[in-house]
Amino acid sequence: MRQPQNKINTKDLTLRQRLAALSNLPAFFKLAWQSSPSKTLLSFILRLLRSAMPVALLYVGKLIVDEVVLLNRNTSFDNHNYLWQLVALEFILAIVTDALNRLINLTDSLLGDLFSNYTSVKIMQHAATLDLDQFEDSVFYDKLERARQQTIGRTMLLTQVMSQVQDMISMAFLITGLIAFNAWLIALLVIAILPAFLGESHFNNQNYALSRSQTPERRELDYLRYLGASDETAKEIKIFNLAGFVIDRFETLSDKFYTDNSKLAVRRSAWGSFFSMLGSTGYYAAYVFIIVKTVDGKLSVGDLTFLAGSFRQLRALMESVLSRFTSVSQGAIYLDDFLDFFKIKPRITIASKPLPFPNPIKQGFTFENVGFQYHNSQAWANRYLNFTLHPGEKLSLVGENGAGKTTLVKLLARLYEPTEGRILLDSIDLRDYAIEELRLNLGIIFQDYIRYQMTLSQNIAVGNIAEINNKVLIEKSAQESLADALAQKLPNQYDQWLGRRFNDGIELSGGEWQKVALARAYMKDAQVLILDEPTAALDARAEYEVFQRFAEMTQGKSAVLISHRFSTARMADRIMVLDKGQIIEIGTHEELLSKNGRYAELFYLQAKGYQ
Ligand SMILES: Nc1ncnc2c1ncn2[C@@H]1O[C@H](COP(=O)(O)OP(=O)(O)OP(=O)(O)O)[C@@H](O)[C@H]1O
Repeated sequence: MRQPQNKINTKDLTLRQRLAALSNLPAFFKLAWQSSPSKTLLSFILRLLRSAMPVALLYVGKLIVDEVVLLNRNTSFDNHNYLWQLVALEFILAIVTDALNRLINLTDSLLGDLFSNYTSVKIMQHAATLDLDQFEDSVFYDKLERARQQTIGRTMLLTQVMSQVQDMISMAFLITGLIAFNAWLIALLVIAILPAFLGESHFNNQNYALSRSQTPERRELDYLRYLGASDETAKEIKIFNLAGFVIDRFETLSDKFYTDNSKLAVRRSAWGSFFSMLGSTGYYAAYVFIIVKTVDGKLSVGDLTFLAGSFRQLRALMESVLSRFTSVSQGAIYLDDFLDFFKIKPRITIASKPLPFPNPIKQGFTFENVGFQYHNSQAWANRYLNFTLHPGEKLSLVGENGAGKTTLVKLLARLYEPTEGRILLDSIDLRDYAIEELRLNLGIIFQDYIRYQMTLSQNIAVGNIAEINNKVLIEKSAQESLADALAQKLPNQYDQWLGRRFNDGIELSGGEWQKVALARAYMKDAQVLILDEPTAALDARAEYEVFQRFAEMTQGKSAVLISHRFSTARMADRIMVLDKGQIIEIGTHEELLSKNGRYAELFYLQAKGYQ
């Protein structure tokens, strides 16, 4: 489990930073536009129309009141046409307002869905371009996690920013009306609301900092939730009786979360009530001012309703704009993580003018003094590697756990870049070839291959996804890896869903899964095949057969085999013995036995176990 990172000082976030975060909004709107230009435009137009409605309704209301008062005073004047026209107009405005609200909600929710899908796809697309070691870095991982988690937050932000613009335009209309009567009313309004805004902003800062500092723990909570209740973990949790341990850890963490969050929520609520009281005081002061002017005859009764209504609405709008500002700017700060994620570039060198990949390979892969350190480790996982994998050669890698066998293979596949030294292919630096071509020419099955919760046929086709519809090739690959016999036993054969997660899937045994994974290696005509402990879960007969076939299949091709079974390892042309990341012996089985070194020692040790 990764350790807590990215602690943020709660005082770090100032109003200036919030305002600065708003500069993320143009990039954000560009994304909204890309996800649906027509709906973004429609939403904007609808909101523009909607923003004029409050002042229009209030003004028509004022005209109605003034007309009623006039008709009341002059009872002789019995033409009520103008009054009914005004009432009809207000009725139409009310209906249009309601229709606009519904249309805005509809557009927002449709646009929100499109936007959320679009950004999720963008995250996946970008993640696919990044290097393996970037995924293994916890700072990066936290960033990815936050970018992914905030999909819903981002969709809400979109609606909030749009509503913000709408409310601000509504306010501009209302303020114009108020200023026409008395500018002081505006000053009173600002004084009443400013403290509430500053208070909101302060507490939102604290909320953001708290939730950001909790990211690693939240990930741990998710992990514990998965450990405690999932089909994949249930077996070990029961056998080791781990439920109590996992639940205790979950409770400790979630209690801490609750305490931290509730302290902040209580303080926020207390201050919020105080600030809201200030707001009400400001509103009533203005109300008294308008009433006095109306009683003095300086304003009409219609003016009174218009001004009081404008003031009330303006106050509500200003409060929501200000409090929304803090959540908009907070959302905009979260956008930093999202936009930063897209700024992360893969570190692995991409050849600008890649050379054509040799086919056939003539001289092979040469490691020249290659060394590699994992970025989070001082130790060398591989060092001073000097050897050539010749074309058509079968090379076995043996060595104790952690000797650096898998790392060597990952370097060959350019999942990592050597920390020192270089790898050549046909005397040219491997970095000068296109990475996709290299991977196309390598067929690799790792020991921790994925058990895809998909159909058998899809599970095999992942070895060469371009051939997903090539049933003949899929079945041929299955025959090579002995997975065909398994397919015949399954109710739906190649269309059988594997794993228990979906659609009446069937779970396979470890060895059966391994046969399925091995079939992936045969899906393409790769020049080099790499099998990292491919037979560990196979029974003795299956292992023998798999290797018979492997030898036939790989005739003329290079192959690298990683195995702890010496009966497998000795089938190779040469054997490389690794220890603490370095090559300590390399040669044929006979050469190494006669050398009487580490290989001979380990070989006889294992042979003795079988006697
Ligand atoms: N992602 C990683 N981050 C940091 N260190 C790693 C990582 N993967 C492996 N290592 C370290 O690198 C060293 C070599 O590991 P590697 O997986 O290459 O060994 P191996 O010979 O394949 O072992 P095994 O036989 O157990 O599969 C080990 O000390 C291991 O702890």
